[in-house]
Amino acid sequence: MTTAIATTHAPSAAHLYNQGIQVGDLVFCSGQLPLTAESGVLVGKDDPRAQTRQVFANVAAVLAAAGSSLEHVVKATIFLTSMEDVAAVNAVYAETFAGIKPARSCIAVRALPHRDALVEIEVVATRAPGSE
Ligand SMILES: C=C(N)C(=O)O
Repeated sequence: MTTAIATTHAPSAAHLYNQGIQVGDLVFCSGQLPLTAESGVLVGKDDPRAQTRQVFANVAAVLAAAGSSLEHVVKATIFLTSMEDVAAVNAVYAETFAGIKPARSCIAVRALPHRDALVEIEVVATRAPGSE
């Protein structure tokens, strides 16, 4: 069964897509930008570390709404507008995934769907054991 995941603790998907999709014990989290959940305002202009922290807060909120968490991420895809930011993003990434590191891809793109966003991250996770 496919279930749409929706939470007010992550930025709105603007009716274009779902914040996440759950299929069985897998959760597919849409790419998250460094925007606040409440007002969709960008956090950390020109600061890739601050942006990455906000992105992971949003990813964590979507996963939580699906009965999962960052500990259950099995694949992450990182989109950067500049590979010059990769070290800063990696620093936050390494703090976030302190245990077994998920499989990962990291890609430089020309632009992201917010003018000042430097990073977007999407993940696939398993659901926490015992989640309903
Ligand atoms: C931010 C997105 N995930 C999008 O525009 O698809």
